[in-house]
Amino acid sequence: MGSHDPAQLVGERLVAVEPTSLRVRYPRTVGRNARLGSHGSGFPTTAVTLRTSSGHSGWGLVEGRIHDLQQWVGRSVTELFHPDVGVLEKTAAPLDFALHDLVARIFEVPVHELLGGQGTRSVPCYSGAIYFDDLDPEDAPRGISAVLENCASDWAAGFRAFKLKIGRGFRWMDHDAGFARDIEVTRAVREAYPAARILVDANNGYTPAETVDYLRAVQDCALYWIEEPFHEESSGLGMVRDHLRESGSDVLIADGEFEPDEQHVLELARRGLVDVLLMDVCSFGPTAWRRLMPTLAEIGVLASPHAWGQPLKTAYAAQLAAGLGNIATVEGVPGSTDGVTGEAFVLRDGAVAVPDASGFGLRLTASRGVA
Ligand SMILES: O=C([O-])C(=O)C[C@H](O)[C@@H](O)C(=O)[O-]
Repeated sequence: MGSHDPAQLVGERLVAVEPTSLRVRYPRTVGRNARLGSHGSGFPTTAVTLRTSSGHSGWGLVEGRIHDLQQWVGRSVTELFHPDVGVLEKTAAPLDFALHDLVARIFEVPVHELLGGQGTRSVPCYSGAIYFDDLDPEDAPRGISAVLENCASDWAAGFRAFKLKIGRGFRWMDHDAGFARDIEVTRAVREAYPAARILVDANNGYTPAETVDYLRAVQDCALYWIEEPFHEESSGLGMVRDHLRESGSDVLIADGEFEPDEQHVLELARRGLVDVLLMDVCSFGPTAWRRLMPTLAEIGVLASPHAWGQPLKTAYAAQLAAGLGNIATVEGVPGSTDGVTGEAFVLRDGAVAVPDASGFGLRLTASRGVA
């Protein structure tokens, strides 16, 4: 038995499962990446609140379509959740965050404590919002100064690390001009922010050979990691690894975000071809991260649950970092969520402080109902 006795949950039965519409807002319009067009300035999202027979409640984000929430009404919490494991039934995965929040609140502990408290409560956090804004607006592109303005705004918000999107030549620019711009942007940000941690993400828009050429061209920029250079496959990653080794570089290879095949990326990690695994904090989920993290720690591979899209996902990733440990840094999504008070997660000097409040430490203030 773990330190949180499941017997304390006996008798807790779900009496209500309520969806709530929320809205994510970014502080600016977020542009294109290698594969996708503008990411806009916000979008609607959904949370679900669970209420139990003894008057406890917990809530969490649900991504994607939610089906038949009422099927959970009447189920006992112990059938669906174990404090040492997480969600017990695959079909209850959409309730993963809400159940973790609920159970942590019943135990009156923060989620990071429920998860084992193996990390620190001050979690390095990078801005994941530096897209191809140099290319917009299409009729009068703002150029590299737009990227530098975004870095300035995120630096002012407390970030000390930036993830730059690269891969402009995959879809949006002439191949060579796009590749040259990727290098120019990387250099410009490094020059303007000598103390910043810089990560880059090609969203699978490079080939293995281009990846090596890019890394060679920015060798003096001290990158922290290169993410998703191309869809993960062993021969290409082997080529990148050989280059890094031969050049004495300590740039990390981060992968496993896009449609991950867990066994495949784990095998690549075991073979030393991936240093940081990125499965999404929501679609992979806290229960899966709890299951996988001890293996990663054992084989010496780091994690950084992908959080792009929603500021709440950054908060969730930071809770996992504080709870499970072995998380190198978390992806920061600048902005806010209407209907949620999340300011307990203060970002200062490049690190997000994980609160000690019960559950995830987030308060849902929106009235229930789906628009
Ligand atoms: O690492 C990241 O944040 C991403 O790759 C996010 C992507 O840029 C974005 O298109 C997405 O996930 O919708």
